[in-house]
Amino acid sequence: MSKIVVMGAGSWGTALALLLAENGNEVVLWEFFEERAKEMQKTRRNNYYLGGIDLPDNITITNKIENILDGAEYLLFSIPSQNLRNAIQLVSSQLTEDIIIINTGKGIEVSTKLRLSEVIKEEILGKYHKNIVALSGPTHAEEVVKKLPTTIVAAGEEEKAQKVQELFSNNYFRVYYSTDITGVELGGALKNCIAIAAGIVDGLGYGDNTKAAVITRGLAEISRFSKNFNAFEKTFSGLAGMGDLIVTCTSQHSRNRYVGEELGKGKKIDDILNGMNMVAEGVPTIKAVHEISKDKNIDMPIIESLYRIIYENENILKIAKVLMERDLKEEFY
Ligand SMILES: NC(=O)C1=CN([C@@H]2O[C@H](COP(=O)(O)OP(=O)(O)OC[C@H]3O[C@@H](n4cnc5c(N)ncnc54)[C@H](OP(=O)(O)O)[C@@H]3O)[C@@H](O)[C@H]2O)C=CC1
Ligand SMILES: O=C(CO)COP(=O)(O)O
Repeated sequence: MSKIVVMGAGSWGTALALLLAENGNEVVLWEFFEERAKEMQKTRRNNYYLGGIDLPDNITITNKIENILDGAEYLLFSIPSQNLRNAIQLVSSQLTEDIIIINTGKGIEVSTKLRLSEVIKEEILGKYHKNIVALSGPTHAEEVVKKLPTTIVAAGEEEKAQKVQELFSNNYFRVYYSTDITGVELGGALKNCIAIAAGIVDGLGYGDNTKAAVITRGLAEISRFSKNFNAFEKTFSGLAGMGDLIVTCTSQHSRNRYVGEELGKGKKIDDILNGMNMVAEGVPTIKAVHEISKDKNIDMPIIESLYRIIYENENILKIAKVLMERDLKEEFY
């Protein structure tokens, strides 16, 4: 039995806390808002993000940060990418070299263009950075709490990634490991952007051919982008690449796909985001990826189109036409 501190009691943090508790661990679930933490302590449920599920006794809910890491073997972050840095700052002084840091968020920090393990590394001043593991794959919280068979990949230094693999695995949650933290993080971050494009396809009422085109050409863009950062090519045919891309582009649970669907139906991005209580990471990540692709001269027509729709308020039908009428080229270039 290990003590695990989970920071972020949104849908994913709560689902993972439940899984770790079921695996027999002592879990401390830290919630950002004091009032919401109090409500969860009282009801023993997380009604705001994952209603209807009782939290077992081996999950302690808290909003307090003092001494939170005492006796902890693992610190897990499940925080929206643009807020992750603040959350690390709250606990970084308590870290010791024997604590493994697991990040489960998916995105790129817009202000710095850093991957999330790089944000963590910066905040812990490079100390213990070999302890950082990214956990990513096709894993909607709503299905994990129902114990539907799910697979995921833990990426980091081999020994640490394997420890995380052991920690989470059970008969409905199968964890693979990888040493390609860069590829696993980029796969998770960029698929959220492509899922917005897939949602637009749904919202416009286009067909399965179009959805398949977005997924396949989206994967080509993700691989092309990631090559610039020395990610392993094979990672993108794996769980954190194609696997997560498929689930996010097709799932009824996906918040990113939903944003795209509403855009496709003609709604304004601010109205869509204001109407959601959960994070859609693809929106800020499109901005970060667009800027990086311009800096590094990486051809990313889907990302470019999404940027123009979301950040420049361009007409979706006009953009779709431009995408289809580009110069013809070889499939793999
Ligand atoms: N949901 C899913 O199925 C999956 C999600 N992920 C990833 O996990 C990450 C978290 O997503 P998810 O749980 O779904 O998000 P939710 O929108 O469900 O919850 C977000 C959580 O982050 C907290 N939060 C918001 N702002 C801050 C802040 N400034 N500091 C600390 N905490 C903050 C929220 O607290 P509060 O409610 O108090 O505002 C809430 O607990 C994302 O990167 C997502 O891509 C990965 C795999 C699956
Ligand atoms: O990452 C996820 C599934 O693997 C969750 O995707 P959404 O944030 O689009 O719901």
